[in-house]
Amino acid sequence: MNTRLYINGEWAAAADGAEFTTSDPATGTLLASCAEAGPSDVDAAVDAARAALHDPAWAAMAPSARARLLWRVADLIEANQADLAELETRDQGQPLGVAQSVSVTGAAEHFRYFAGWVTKIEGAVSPISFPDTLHYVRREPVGVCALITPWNFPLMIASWKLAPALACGNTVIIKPAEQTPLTTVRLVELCAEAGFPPGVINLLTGGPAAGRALVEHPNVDKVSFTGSSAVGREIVKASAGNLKRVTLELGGKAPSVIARDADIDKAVAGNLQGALLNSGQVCAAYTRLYVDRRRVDEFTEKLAAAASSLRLGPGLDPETQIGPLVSLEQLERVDSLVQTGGEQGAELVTGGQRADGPLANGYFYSPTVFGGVTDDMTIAREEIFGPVLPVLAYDDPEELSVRANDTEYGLAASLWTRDLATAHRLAADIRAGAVFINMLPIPDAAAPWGGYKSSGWGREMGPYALEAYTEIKGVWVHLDTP
Ligand SMILES: NC(=O)c1ccc[n+]([C@@H]2O[C@H](COP(=O)([O-])OP(=O)(O)OC[C@H]3O[C@@H](n4cnc5c(N)ncnc54)[C@H](O)[C@@H]3O)[C@@H](O)[C@H]2O)c1
Ligand SMILES: O=C/C=C/C=C(\O)C(=O)O
Repeated sequence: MNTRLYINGEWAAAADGAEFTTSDPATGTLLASCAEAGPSDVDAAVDAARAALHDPAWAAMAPSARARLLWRVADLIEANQADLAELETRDQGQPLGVAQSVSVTGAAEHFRYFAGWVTKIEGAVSPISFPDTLHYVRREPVGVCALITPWNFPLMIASWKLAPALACGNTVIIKPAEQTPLTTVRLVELCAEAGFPPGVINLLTGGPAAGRALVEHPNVDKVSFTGSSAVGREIVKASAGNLKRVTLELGGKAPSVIARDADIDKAVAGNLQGALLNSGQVCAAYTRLYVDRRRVDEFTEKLAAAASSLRLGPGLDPETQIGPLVSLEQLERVDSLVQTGGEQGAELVTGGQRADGPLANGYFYSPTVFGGVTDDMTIAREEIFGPVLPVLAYDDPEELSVRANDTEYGLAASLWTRDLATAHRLAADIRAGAVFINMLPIPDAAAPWGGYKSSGWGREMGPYALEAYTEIKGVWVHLDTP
C-alpha cells in the first residue's frame, strides 16, 4: 500500500519524494509506504488552509450546509465501517471487535455529534452599562488548526479533533502518528468525497519533524495535540513564537479504587478491561489498582487468573482478546518497565514476558499482574501504555485521595463500590478530568475529555470543545442617531 499527502484538494507525493514505511504489529512485516512531508509540503498545506479559511466557498458556507457535510462524513464512515475497522486493526494492532465497536463507531459519533452543534453555536448580547450602546459577542473560528494525533486510537482521535474544528468553521492540517497513518488517510479521502472545499482539510503524513514544523509555523493559529506529556511540553515552548492557541491531551496514570464493599467479580472484570483495552494503550487506562487490604488477595488472585486466561493473537483473528502493542519500540519500553517493577520489589503474579511461539514476530506482550506494589515504585508512577496491572493495598479510605492524587497526571480515575456517599466524596476529592464509577474509561462525544495537571490543557468533546476551536469577538455599536 502507498499513501500520499493531501494538500489543497490534491493528492501528491512529498515535494522531495521522501517516504517512510509502517509495519503490521501482528507480524512485524512491511504494511505501507507513506509520503513523508517536508518543510515545503508543510508550507503548502498551511498556505492552502489559510486561503480556504477566507474563501467564500468555506467562509460563507451556510451553517446548515456545513452541518450536512459533517453528517455526510459520518454516513461515509458507517458505509465503509468494515474496511475502516480492518485497516485500523492492520495498522494499529487492536482486535477487530475494538476497531469496530470503539474506533469506527466512535469516529462516526463524533462527526454526528458536532454536525448537530454547527447550527447551534450562538453568540450573546452583553448587558453593558454604557448608554446608547449595543454590545454583542460573536464566536468565530480560531483559524488554521494543526491537529497532531497519536498511535493508540488513530481514527477515533482524528475524528474527535476534525469534527469540532470543522464544525466551528476552521481549516485544518491533520498529522497522524508515523506508526499509524492509514485510517487517517482513508478518513481524509472520505471527507474529500463528502465535498469539503479544497484547502479546508489538508493531510500531512510524517514524523516528529512534520509535527514540529507545524507547531513552529507562524501562520498556524492553533495546535490540538494528543500524545505524550514530554512532547506536550515541547509543543508549548515551540508554539510561543506567535502565541498559538494550544490544547493538549497528554498522558495519564489513572488510579482505580476497589473498595471493601465492591462486588469483586465485577471489579475484576471491569478493571481487567479498563486496564487492558487495546493492550493498555489507552491514556485513561486503569494502571494503579488500590484495593482494600482485606480484599486484596482475593482480588489479585482472581485478576491474575482472568488475565492469564486471555487469548493473545492477531487482531484480525476473531478469537483474539489481546492484540499486539503498536511497535517494537513500545514493546521494549513496556518490557523495561516490567523489569524495573521486579527489580524494585513488586511481586510478579502472572505475565511479564514477550509472547513466543507463533506470535514471536509480532509485538505481543503477555498480560501482566504485579502484587505488593508501593506508591514509590516506577510502575506505580510512570505511564506504561501496555498490558500491565499494578495492584496496591490500602488500609483506610481516608488515605485514598492523597495517594490517588500523588501523581503528576490527572486524566482519569475510577472507583468500584456500592456506597454512593464514598463514591461521590472521592469523585470530588480526586484531581482528574474524568471519574468513572463502576465502569470502564470510554469517551463519549457528549462528555468532556481532558486532564488536570500534566495531563493537559483544555477539554475536548461536548460543548467544551467549542471553546477550544472558537475565538470570542465583542462588537460595540454606538446607537445614537446622527
Ligand atoms: N494521551 C494519549 O492518548 C497518548 C497516546 C499515545 C501515546 N501516549 C504516550 O506517549 C508515549 C509515547 O508515544 P509516542 O512516541 O507515539 O507519542 P508522541 O507524543 O511522541 O507522538 C504523538 C504525535 O506527536 C508527533 N510529535 C512527536 N514529536 C513532536 C514534536 N516535537 N512536535 C510536534 N509533534 C511531535 C508524533 O509524530 C505523533 O504524531 C506513550 O508511551 C504514551 O505514554 C499518550
Ligand atoms: O476507548 C478508549 C479511548 C481511549 C482514549 C484515549 O486513549 C485517548 O484519549 O487518547
